[in-house]
Amino acid sequence: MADSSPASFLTQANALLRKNLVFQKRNIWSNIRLITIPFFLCLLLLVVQMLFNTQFNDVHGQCGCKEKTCDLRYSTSEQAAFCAIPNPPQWTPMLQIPAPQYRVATTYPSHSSPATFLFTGNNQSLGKILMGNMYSDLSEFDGELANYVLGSSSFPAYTNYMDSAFISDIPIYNIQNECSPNSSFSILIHQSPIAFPKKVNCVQGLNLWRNSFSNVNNELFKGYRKGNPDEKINEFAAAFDFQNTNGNNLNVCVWYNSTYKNDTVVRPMALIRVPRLVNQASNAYLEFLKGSETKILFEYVKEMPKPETKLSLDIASLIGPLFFTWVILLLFPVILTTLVYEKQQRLRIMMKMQGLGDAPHWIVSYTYFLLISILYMLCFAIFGSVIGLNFFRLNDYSIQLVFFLICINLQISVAFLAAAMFSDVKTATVIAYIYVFGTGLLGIFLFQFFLEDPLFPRGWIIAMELYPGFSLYRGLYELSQSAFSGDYRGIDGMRWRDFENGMKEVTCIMLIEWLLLLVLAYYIDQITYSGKHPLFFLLKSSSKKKQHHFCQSQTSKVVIEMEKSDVCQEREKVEHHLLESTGDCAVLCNNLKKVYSGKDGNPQKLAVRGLSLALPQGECFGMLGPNGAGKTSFINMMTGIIKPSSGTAFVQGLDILTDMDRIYTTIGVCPQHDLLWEKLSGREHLLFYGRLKNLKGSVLTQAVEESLRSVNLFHGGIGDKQVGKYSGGMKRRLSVAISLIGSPKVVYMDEPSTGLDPASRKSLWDVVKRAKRKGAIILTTHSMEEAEILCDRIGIFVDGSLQCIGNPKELKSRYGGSYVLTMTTSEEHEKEVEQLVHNISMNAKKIYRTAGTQKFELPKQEVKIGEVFQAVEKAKTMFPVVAWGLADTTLEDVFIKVAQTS
Ligand SMILES: Nc1ncnc2c1ncn2[C@@H]1O[C@H](COP(=O)(O)OP(=O)(O)OP(=O)(O)O)[C@@H](O)[C@H]1O
Repeated sequence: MADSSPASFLTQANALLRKNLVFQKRNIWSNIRLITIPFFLCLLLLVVQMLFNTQFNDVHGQCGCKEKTCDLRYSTSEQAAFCAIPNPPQWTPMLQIPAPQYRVATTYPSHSSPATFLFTGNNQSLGKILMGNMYSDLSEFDGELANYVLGSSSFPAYTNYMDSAFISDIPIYNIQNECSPNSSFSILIHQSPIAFPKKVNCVQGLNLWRNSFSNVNNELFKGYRKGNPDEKINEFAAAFDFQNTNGNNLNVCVWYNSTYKNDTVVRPMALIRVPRLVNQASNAYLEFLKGSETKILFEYVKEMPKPETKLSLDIASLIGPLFFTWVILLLFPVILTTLVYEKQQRLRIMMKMQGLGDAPHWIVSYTYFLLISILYMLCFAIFGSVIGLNFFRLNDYSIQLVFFLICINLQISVAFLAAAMFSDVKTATVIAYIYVFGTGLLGIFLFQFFLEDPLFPRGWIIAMELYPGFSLYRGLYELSQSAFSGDYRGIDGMRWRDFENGMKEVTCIMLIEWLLLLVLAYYIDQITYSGKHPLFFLLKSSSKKKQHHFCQSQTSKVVIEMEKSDVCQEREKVEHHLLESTGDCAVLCNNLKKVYSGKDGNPQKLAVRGLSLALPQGECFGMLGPNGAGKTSFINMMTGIIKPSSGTAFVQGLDILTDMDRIYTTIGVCPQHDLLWEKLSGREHLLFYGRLKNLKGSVLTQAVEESLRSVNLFHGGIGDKQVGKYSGGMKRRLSVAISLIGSPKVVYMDEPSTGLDPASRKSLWDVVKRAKRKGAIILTTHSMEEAEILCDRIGIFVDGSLQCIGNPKELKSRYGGSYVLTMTTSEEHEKEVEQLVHNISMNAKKIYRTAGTQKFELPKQEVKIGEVFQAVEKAKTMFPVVAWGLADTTLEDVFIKVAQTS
């Protein structure tokens, strides 16, 4: 026996999940294609990387080096960017002394060559020891000039220069006290000696950016200190920062030393940005150094290949953000189109009509998409790691996990929200792919160019990140940059301690957006799809109270205009039920109206004009009516697809205005158009809807088998074929079976036999007859035969209102007070036939004539059947009669009459 209680949340969730999994299984090839996209893109990245490596990074002259060994020392400035250093040591030496031919001072023979010190800010002890050693043994430097570097948190380096004469005066505390320990590696290059001020200050917060090298040169050589014309620039220096830089750019701090009123001061002059494609010998450096008096620095820089750098460029991390954005966003169209498909095909409403609640639908759909996304991302990350992409290998896996989880959750929320705005799969697909590819490409333009520009307002960047696609891009960009610089410096990529600034900001934005958008999507779904009041969360439902109130306010206002007595009686019956609140009716409609608003200049359409109907349990009510009479509008109101304009109805005592969710657990619906999944079989449909109706185990299996048998879908394994392969009639039969599974209390069938062959129609009728015993049925049909066989009562509906109601016999006797005589002769005898009929009945009426066949209506009170037979026998002796017949009124005659006279 079926459990008559509504299915619990878990049962519904289980049903939906199983249906989704079967659906997914059917889509296995699409899924495999989907999963291959990240594989394909990862492979593409790998190929690009390998091509780059073989074409540019490898040794043996491929980079254009003149010697057999590819090395910076043998390359021209143009080739330098692609030349590798064989076997570079892991760490930069603290002290580098250029070979004599490269020393900066060679152009200034009067000065000895400089030395360069590189200090790490986090551990300065070694630097201090070295400096201490140096100062104590200056002879080692042979009186040469020395440079040293002090770190600062906001500037790459605090650089100064001193003459040997001042060395002993260097205050070590400048390193310790005045500068943040977070300094970076720096290299100092300078041209000429300057006097060293005893105390120098860090210059945090000073905006030193210059956007082009020509600005720097102009300022350097064409008079920088306009405000102080007396100030004379003696020399300048540049410090390169390798650590406190973002992305692909390298900060270069330019310093100058000037004399003003006999005071020599050292000041930072400009902070410029150069692309950091390879290392300190990159073209951009050279550009910076060329074309001016800085030429000498070029020589020096050439001597400064940083041994810590591997020259192999991690191209994959550089173009990764674009590829990875595409890979992740590709799930978006998949989720969106699945949701919109269910909406477009009205499968969602079908599931709802069969009892699937909003909560299980949301939770299961969300979890389902989440699981698919997690699986997809896992494949992506595992494959990326296996083929050795630094993006995955170098960044902390737990950071990736958290970031990707937030990304996919946000993506699912966005898809749910977007699904509320689309009702057509094609449009949704096009827009979704524009979003995917457009976001990736726009991301490059916006972030790659603006993110690194300190002049670009931070607020704009945050505003851009509010767009979910860009926040994803930014996060991937940060991870790629970490992987890139990790690879570049031979260290790890992003670790939790580096999880700050951009990455932290973007993760927080995505997290907050995910939660907000999820709530928003649910809210919009509730008011648009479930038709709830915009303030539904504040309103309490009290259907019982409403019902009572409704009776009092509405029944007294009912105006019955020119209604037929049977229709009036039905209305009174409804009022009686409402006043008594007996609750023994399966369906009770009270003055139900539907007005469609006029569109495109058309007037509004009154589709249902105040229908009152009381349907007892176990009755099959047939609703007949010409096309456009309003039958489907009525069923749609009863099944919650559209809202009534006024009036209401009660199903099993529950109000369709407020309790539709509970009503759904008691009804079955066979809609006018089949709402089925093409990929699922008939059996799978029935299993799904059977579970929603709380059928389980062997009862479910048995019910499904019986259903398939009853609608002739069992034999030949038809029930196990995908619905996409069914004929129109098979689909129709399946829709009927779905509406009846689980023995619902009230079943709506909108033209169930449309498109069925006679045999199928007969077996369908048997099914409906059996179902009648278990609950009430409302059926619309254009087949009078069907109505007569199945329906206990019939209502003829014309232009939105009920014209008559009663059982078929009553209607026929009420509206069919005549016999129909049909006679076929040759055309020349038509007049004689007419005369014959007039002799039988003076008031006979010709209702039809064609090619010798004529039909007459004979009033029953004027005609005796025996007389008709005698008259025909007599006529046969006078002229040939091909065929003749006398029939009582059919329901069809009644229908035509009612429809014509209304
Ligand atoms: N969404 C709508 N907007 C405007 N008018 C509509 C809408 N739906 C139906 N109508 C109009 O309302 C009237 C009733 O339509 P309905 O589909 O309910 O009739 P029906 O009796 O079911 O017809 P059929 O037997 O052809 O299915 C028709 O004139 C139809 O054009």
